[in-house]
Amino acid sequence: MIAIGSDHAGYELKQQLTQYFKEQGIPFEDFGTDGLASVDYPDYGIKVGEAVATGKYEFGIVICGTGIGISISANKVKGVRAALIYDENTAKLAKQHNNANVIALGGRTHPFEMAVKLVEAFRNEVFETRHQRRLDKLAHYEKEHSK
Ligand SMILES: O=C(CO)[C@H](O)[C@H](O)COP(=O)(O)O
Repeated sequence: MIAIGSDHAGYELKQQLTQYFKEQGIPFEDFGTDGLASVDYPDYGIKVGEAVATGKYEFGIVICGTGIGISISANKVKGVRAALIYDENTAKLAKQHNNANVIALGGRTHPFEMAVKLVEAFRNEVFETRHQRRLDKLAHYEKEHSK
């Protein structure tokens, strides 16, 4: 199950991606926003981040205008490794090297056809365990510096 959410600038791309998931039979849960009215990306980045941090979702997708603000937001949640991906190479590396559990896209920077390619490139990769030591350091920092 994929968790997906966006602000108003990512809404149209989110709708296109969820339509694609429906057509492909890929399960997802939509965390909003539900229209083009202006909203604040931290609300949706954090919502999707918290959902993914429960461990119930395969990964999350967050979308704002550029993917920048909403990836920063998702990364505030403990346990989240959100990656802003912008081409097929970074989509693959986000899984291979970073084992990202959230990917961020820009509704104003990623056309739908490219966004689908990036999501599929990410989904089809596997994490290379030689990078686990680095992820452990991130988890250790989070553990030591959270209340
Ligand atoms: O990309 C974003 C954050 O990184 C936002 O989607 C963007 O800042 C929203 O801008 P506006 O309120 O002008 O639609």
